[in-house]
Amino acid sequence: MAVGTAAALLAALGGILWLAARRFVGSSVQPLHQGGDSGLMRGKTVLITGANSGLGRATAAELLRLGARVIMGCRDRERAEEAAGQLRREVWPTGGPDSGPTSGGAGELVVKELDLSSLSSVRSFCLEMLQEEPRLDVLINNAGVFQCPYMKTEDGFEMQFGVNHLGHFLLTNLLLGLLKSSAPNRIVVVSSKLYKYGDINFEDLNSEQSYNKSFCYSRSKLANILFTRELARRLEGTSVTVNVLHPGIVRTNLGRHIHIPLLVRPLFNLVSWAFFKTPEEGAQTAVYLASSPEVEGVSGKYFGDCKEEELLPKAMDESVARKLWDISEVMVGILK
Ligand SMILES: NC(=O)C1=CN([C@@H]2O[C@H](COP(=O)(O)OP(=O)(O)OC[C@H]3O[C@@H](n4cnc5c(N)ncnc54)[C@H](OP(=O)(O)O)[C@@H]3O)[C@@H](O)[C@H]2O)C=CC1
Ligand SMILES: CC1=C(/C=C/C(C)=C/C=C/C(C)=C/C=O)C(C)(C)CCC1
Repeated sequence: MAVGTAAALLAALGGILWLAARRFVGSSVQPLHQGGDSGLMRGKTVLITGANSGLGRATAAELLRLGARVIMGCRDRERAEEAAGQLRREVWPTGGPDSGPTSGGAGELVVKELDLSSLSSVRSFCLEMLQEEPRLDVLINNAGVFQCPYMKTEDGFEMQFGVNHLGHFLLTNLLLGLLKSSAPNRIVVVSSKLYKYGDINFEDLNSEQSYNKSFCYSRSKLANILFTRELARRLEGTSVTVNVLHPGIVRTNLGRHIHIPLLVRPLFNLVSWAFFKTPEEGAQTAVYLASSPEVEGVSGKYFGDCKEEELLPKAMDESVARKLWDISEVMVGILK
């Protein structure tokens, strides 16, 4: 009995050490600013949706360190101001943008309200952008909802499709003029490998006939990829590029709608701490696509860990991409 208990304890200890070792082996993707690139984004304005949390927040931090002026497009001003305060303290520990050793003497952080579940909020946000911002160099469509219970947006769309795809569809279209006027510039779309389990079922885009939260998330992420490819096609011949990425599995607040029993939570936290990427690791591909000279002129591609990856045929289907674009135009009310 005593031998059995000792063996179990040893196994548990071994397991914890192994998990800790995995965590500290480190990411294969190095933060870009560590390579002496601290002014790479100086003079550039970047808009990041959902920048108050997780990947968006980590992307904002890294781009600020590279010298960018970052606009956080967030639905909750209080949460966004709190995150902005933390970011400023993190990136400029000694005070303002011009005094921190990591700042490169540039960078600025601005908060603007943007609720992607409301077309009128997207429209007001874009109007404010057009009135106040003389340029926009990079747009990062990052905000997302994951496997929420069945809910509808203000305009009656299924929430995951509405926020992850349609809200960003309208946002991008309304900002295209500003983007083009300050070209060359880039659009970066955050999708997920889970796109593989989705399909664009045109006959029930609002999931009124049936709702499966996993399928709807995957469908919205497949829509992100089809949108990127169709937009890249439409932008051929301009100096605006658009690429899409999957960040890997990252420890963020995205899983807020997943119910994990209280008793299992500590174990889940340990496993996610050991196996999931940190937001900083997960943000590297977005930062790379937003800033690296290596991807200048590259458009319509899918990336993971800062490398191009192959897509399943369903994510490259041009006729589905065109049909989705046309229907999305009608849904958000921008049909010319
Ligand atoms: N974490 C992961 O493992 C993976 C994440 N992704 C993708 O990464 C992106 C970022 O997610 P992640 O950082 O993980 O998750 P978080 O939940 O930490 O961040 C999501 C952000 O989106 C914002 N958001 C949600 N709904 C809206 C809305 N209606 N209007 C405006 N903003 C909104 C949230 O705002 P608020 O804080 O106010 O709720 C938050 O800022 C998502 O697109 C997600 O699909 C893809 C693959 C894996
Ligand atoms: C880390 C973590 C959680 C889970 C998050 C998960 C499982 C997110 C998965 C997201 C994926 C895989 C998205 C793909 O697009 C919980 C449940 C909030 C509990 C606390 C810690």
